[in-house]
Amino acid sequence: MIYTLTLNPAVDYIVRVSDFELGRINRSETDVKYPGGKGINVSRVLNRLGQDNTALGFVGGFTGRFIEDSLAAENIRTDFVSVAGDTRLNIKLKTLEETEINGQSTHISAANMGALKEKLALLKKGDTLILAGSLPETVSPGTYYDIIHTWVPKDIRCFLDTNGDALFEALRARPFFIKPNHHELAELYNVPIASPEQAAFYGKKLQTEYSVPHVLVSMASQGVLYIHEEEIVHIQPPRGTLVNSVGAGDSTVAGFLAKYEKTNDPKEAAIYAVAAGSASAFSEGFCTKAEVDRYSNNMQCERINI
Ligand SMILES: Nc1ncnc2c1ncn2[C@@H]1O[C@H](COP(=O)(O)OP(=O)(O)OP(=O)(O)O)[C@@H](O)[C@H]1O
Ligand SMILES: O=P(O)(O)OC[C@@]1(O)O[C@H](CO)[C@@H](O)[C@@H]1O
Repeated sequence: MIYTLTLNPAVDYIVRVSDFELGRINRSETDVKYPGGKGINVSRVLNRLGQDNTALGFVGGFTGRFIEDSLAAENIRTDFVSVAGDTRLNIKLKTLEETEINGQSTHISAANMGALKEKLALLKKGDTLILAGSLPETVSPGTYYDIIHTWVPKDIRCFLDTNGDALFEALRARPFFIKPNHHELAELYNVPIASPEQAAFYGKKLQTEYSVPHVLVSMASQGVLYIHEEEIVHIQPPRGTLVNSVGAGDSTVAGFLAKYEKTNDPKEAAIYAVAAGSASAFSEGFCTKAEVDRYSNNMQCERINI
């Protein structure tokens, strides 16, 4: 069974304004609301790719209900812990560029954490848990470490996509798979990373230092560096026009897992991951399976030696 965990979900409010000006009334050209948060996005894309899964995490208030209703409408199973306050609202303002305003997360109590711990303890051998997104301000930066190291049974495969202190702490628990983007990797090592070669070097360093079996460093339009065992490959994205990059990284995680579950072939999974990420980036919403299958049939890996 596959589970996603979103400790800090959001309702994403995507607003397009052509001639935006600060300090005046701007009227949106289009605006749309989606259930969001990285783990929830992974659930939605896994579902589109034909992979059954259950979404876990914290939801509350009218925004939390919107998330639950939206996922139910997509036939995605959920088992959230209900919390007192409203799940945050994240604004994605699309003008000449993309500006994000991510709201404050609601308070997570010790009782909420206890209820989550009970749910996670029920996962079984061979299950997969995807831990994705930031941590609410009111939980410890070591929470992902605690979950991977202690709260779930030992033989659960943990996929991790987070940043900052939460990533730094969680690496010590040796997750099965991580997907930092190159900015997050640069922050981890406090170095500039702009080229695939630099991403390959620091991705390899991370794999070696933390014994993470699968390291996938995403680089937006420069594709992905995939580090596994002794091999480093660079996978370029397919050709296309950027429409909405929100959730592209989450689609990458979902694409890797969906293919890996079927074929157990890591390189095929990495190619599928890039195809899924780019197909989502080229869409208003998320990728479709047909798009990802089509893109992935025409993509290559290039081996990198460092
Ligand atoms: N402009 C783009 N052109 C082509 N593919 C893209 C573009 N932006 C993103 N992608 C695809 O999506 C993948 C993930 O993108 P990115 O590195 O931006 O992840 P991310 O920063 O985690 O994204 P997010 O946090 O917004 O979900 C890339 O590896 C690539 O395959
Ligand atoms: O605050 P976090 O968890 O880092 O990021 C939250 C978020 O920006 O990530 C998703 C896109 O990856 C959006 O659905 C959501 O708004």
